[in-house]
Amino acid sequence: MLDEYATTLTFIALGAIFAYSFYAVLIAGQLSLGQAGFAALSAFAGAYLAPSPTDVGDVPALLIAVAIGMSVGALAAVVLGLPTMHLRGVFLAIATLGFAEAVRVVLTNQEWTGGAQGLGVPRVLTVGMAWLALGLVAYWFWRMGRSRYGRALEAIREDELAARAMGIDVGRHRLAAFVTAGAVAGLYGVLYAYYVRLIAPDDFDFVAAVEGLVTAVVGGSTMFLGPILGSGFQTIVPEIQRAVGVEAGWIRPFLASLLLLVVILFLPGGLASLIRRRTRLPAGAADDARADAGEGPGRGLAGRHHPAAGEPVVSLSGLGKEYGGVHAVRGVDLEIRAGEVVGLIGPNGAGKTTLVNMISGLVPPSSGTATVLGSTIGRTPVHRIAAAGVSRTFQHSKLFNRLSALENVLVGAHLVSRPTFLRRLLWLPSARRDERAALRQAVRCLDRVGLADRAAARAEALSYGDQRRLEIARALASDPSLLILDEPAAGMNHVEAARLSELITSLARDGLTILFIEHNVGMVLQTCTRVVVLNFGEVIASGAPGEIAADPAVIEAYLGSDEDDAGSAGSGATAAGRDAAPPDAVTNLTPGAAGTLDTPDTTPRNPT
Ligand SMILES: Nc1ncnc2c1ncn2[C@@H]1O[C@H](COP(=O)(O)OP(=O)(O)OP(=O)(O)O)[C@@H](O)[C@H]1O
Repeated sequence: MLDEYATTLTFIALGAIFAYSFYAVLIAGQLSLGQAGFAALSAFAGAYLAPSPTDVGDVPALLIAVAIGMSVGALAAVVLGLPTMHLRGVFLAIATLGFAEAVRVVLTNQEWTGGAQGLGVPRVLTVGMAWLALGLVAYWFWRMGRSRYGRALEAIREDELAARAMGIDVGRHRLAAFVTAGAVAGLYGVLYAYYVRLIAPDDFDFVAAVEGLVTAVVGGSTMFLGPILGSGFQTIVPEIQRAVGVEAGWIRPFLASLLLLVVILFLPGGLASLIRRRTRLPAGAADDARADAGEGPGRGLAGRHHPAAGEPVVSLSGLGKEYGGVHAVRGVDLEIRAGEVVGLIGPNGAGKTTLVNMISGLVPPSSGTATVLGSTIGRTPVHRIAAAGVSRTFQHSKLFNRLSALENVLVGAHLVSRPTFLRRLLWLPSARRDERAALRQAVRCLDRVGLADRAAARAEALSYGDQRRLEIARALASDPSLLILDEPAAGMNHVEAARLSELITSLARDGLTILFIEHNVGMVLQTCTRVVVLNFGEVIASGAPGEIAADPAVIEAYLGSDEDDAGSAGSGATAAGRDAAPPDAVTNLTPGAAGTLDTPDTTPRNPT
């Protein structure tokens, strides 16, 4: 009886360790089935290469096999990961499954593996050892969860593009997650081999891979306890059925599968979603942040170099972007200097978003040259441009929806906070200090946009206006030199838009250079030091707000001319954009006409 429990418990631990190898990549939004291949390679390599327990003793033999197996698993993940990490979703799953199947076929046809008959391995693993190994793996993922690295992986899962724009090197992070998966799958392979006595390549086939994945999904991939819950569920349900006498043929697998379906349907976040994530703000964090407000870039944060007022931040020369036959942007020459607040306006489809996407590195230009904070656009990856000091919000909110507002802003602070994961594993006080610094920075940014009291709320639960403000807080957290806002006031009422205008003005007073697209022209004219008007992808006017409001070309772009009404379609970008010019954009051409703007904020200088 005790033996039976020990077997069940050992299989729960082994199943959970295997599920952790799937969890390792699911937290970064990757779907891989290659773990079965990593486990197979590691199990056979470990069992074949490690010395016999009769020569060196049980534990040393197992430890040596584990070291070999984890190294083999990690190495195989590097070899497979390098060419496949650019694949997404089901394509990655198929490629990695192909690898696992290839490994199985090769191992089946080798003499040293015993072929289909399998390889005999002495049983060394005990239930205690299995749970100790599981404890260590769970500890790794627990400590990773709230580290800078763990948050970056979650951000990649939630929105890869936004994560890049926050300065996260997505390729490197995804590969690191994949290598972790390889090492953990390797650990599983070796422990399994030293428990079941006889391993065959078929133990690591497609079914095994799918079972591992299902266990991880059932457990949930948003909380580190997920794989343990998943494995417990998967192992115990059949045991309970057996105990209550549900044994007959198809009934047992049918009921087990039904239960699985119920969990997946009603708990899409897995069993772990039943456990509430702690998202409260640590006591005193808000006060700490306010107390720190005037202290420069913040203790424990990487200092940033900002260009001096008047230095060039953005230099565009003949910049153009063509989509098929559509000239979204053409021949734009523009220079933005440090300290300026530049408003980019123009009718729908004028090319504003395309232009700022090029400036922030998301879209490569088709022609012309551009330098932003010393980086050459088109040749520099998005995360490097972010690292140079460019931060942005998006036209359509790109928040990390399942993370709290605070966690969103902590991801925003990725570039200025220090890596903490390895130090967290060792509980070093310096990791705690750096975490507190990042936390203070995040709280300060939330406070700046008036969201400090919503820190614990999930991003997706916030109102539309709050989501837009949260995006600004997230963008501010990296202490940028250039802040790009794409229609930040969209969906805001006049009072909210007025507050936003105050915020932008106060950020500019702190020395931040701001480029923002906005359809509320009244707000733009009130807030900006310079306004640039785009129409059909070209700059038709650039100057002080007063000049722009009176510029006949600008008025015509918004109102259209008589000839246009007669049917001239224009050239370049869509002519429909002209028709779609929002009526309020026209009426707002006089500053202040839309939404009375309150007196600008006069709060003291704040580094965020
Ligand atoms: N990925 C794309 N593929 C094809 N055409 C595109 C793409 N992105 C933009 N365009 C086209 O380029 C033109 C400029 O679009 P863009 O979104 O930059 O304009 P916009 O001024 O930001 O408009 P809005 O104010 O409506 O956001 C439009 O004609 C648009 O249809």
